[in-house]
Amino acid sequence: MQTAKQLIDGRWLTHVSGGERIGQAINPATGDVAALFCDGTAAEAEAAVAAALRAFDNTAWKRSPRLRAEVLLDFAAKLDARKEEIADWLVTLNGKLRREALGEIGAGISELRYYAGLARNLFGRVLEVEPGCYSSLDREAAGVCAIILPWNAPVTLLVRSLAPALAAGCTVVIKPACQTAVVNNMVLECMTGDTRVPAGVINSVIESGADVSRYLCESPDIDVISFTGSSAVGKLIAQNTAPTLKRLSLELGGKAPAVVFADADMDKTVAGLVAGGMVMAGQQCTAITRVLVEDAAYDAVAQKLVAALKAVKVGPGNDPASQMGCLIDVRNRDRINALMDTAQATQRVLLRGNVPGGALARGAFIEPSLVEVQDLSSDFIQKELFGPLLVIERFSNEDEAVTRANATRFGLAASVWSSDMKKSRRIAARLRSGTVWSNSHNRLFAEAETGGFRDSGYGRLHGAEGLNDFLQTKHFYFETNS
Ligand SMILES: NC(=O)c1ccc[n+]([C@@H]2O[C@H](COP(=O)([O-])OP(=O)(O)OC[C@H]3O[C@@H](n4cnc5c(N)ncnc54)[C@H](O)[C@@H]3O)[C@@H](O)[C@H]2O)c1
Ligand SMILES: O=S(=O)(O)c1ccc(CO)cc1
Repeated sequence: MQTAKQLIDGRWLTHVSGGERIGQAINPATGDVAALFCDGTAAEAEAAVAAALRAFDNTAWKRSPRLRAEVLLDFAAKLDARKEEIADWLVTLNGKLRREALGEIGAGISELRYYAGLARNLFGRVLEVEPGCYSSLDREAAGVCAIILPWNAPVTLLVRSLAPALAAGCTVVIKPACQTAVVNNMVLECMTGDTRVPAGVINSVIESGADVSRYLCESPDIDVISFTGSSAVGKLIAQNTAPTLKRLSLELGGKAPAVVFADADMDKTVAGLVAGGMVMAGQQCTAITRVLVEDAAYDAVAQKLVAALKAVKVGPGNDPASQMGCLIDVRNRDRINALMDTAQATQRVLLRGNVPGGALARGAFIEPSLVEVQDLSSDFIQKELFGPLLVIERFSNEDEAVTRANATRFGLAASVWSSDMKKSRRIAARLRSGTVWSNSHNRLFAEAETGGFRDSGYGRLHGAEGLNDFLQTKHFYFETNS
């Protein structure tokens, strides 16, 4: 059986000290053990950080932007060549649809190519402050970077932090989610064979607990943490890194509202709401979770949305007929099912999604749900639920739409649905959200920065600004007349 190992100082290892510890990765669609992973400890984290620091201090990696660009381009080509095989594993370990798996790998390839270009554009500035006196503002790699990742999109989320970190000249220690560690390692293999890359530039340590992550937060040798995950863990990281004052990029939870005006194209809008809400079975940080509808269109949208959600074919990610895959595990399926029990007792449920019977009952499958909620303090509105469950809310004017949309602590993504572009632009400017789409949802590009407001985090990934967290500006002063 495939076993995901630790990558430390250029070698794939089971452990560095003590006995070997092995964990199991489950196929969420069947409940079967699909792969194994080496379960790391602080000892592996310590060895990985030491290797990354040596590579940063003692090799020419940080001063070789052209080499880094070449390496990133070859990395993209190898990932492209292995995309079908990696997509198979992604479906097996995560449960998402094959087209979603291929979509996120494609996004990763695009990201690698984009940052390969930017690696050759890390220009500083020089100012002649007084005659013969110069201030040179140099952009340098920030140092050793830890990348801590969730399981929901293990290719794209890895690459969108790794590509800018490497482009900037950092060395890295990755802490992937153990559920999808095999996929993480297959992506890293696309670069580890490159003999031009010094040992220790990329390290990766898998764990089922949190000792490795805590070590990375506390280590004085880690300069930057690029974290993607829940707001709760993001806040813990902010606390645990305070004594060593690390640079933090926190890409956290979301609760994306879709604001639907009565003048929107209803059929296109409902199709967009279903696609944007049920993507990855609702386990995407930017997925639509709240549908806010203007009074005049509320009943029609609710009715069409119920019909469209009911029609979603839930099934295995590797079946081309499936339109939505399963959740990451049965525990999360049961959590969503229990939330729907609560909804039935406390709210107006427009569509109750059930756990399907038959062959799917063994897996983490659950059908889509739609719940009507008006009380802004309800947990259905305030909490990130991360499953195929949409809330529908009513508003009567633009001010109310904005107040409602901004009424949670999250601020990652939103969309506005209207045929009036001026109105959409006006509303977008008032939304406390890192991304706002018009008449679409979830359009993400390597070129365009994304990130959060408020509890959805800080820092930006993608785009030119995506480099900022991995670079330091150094002021070098010199005189030419002395
Ligand atoms: N903003 C984004 O771009 C984005 C993208 C994808 C997922 N997410 C969020 O991720 C969450 C789902 O993923 P999850 O359940 O794996 O998230 P999580 O926060 O539970 O775990 C994320 C990572 O943090 C690690 N971790 C656990 N305890 C830690 C600690 N004390 N210190 C440091 N790291 C620790 C985990 O092992 C894992 O690797 C959702 O909240 C989702 O919105 C955000
Ligand atoms: O699969 S992707 O659309 O690239 C993608 C982007 C962001 C996230 C964050 O949850 C997941 C998937």
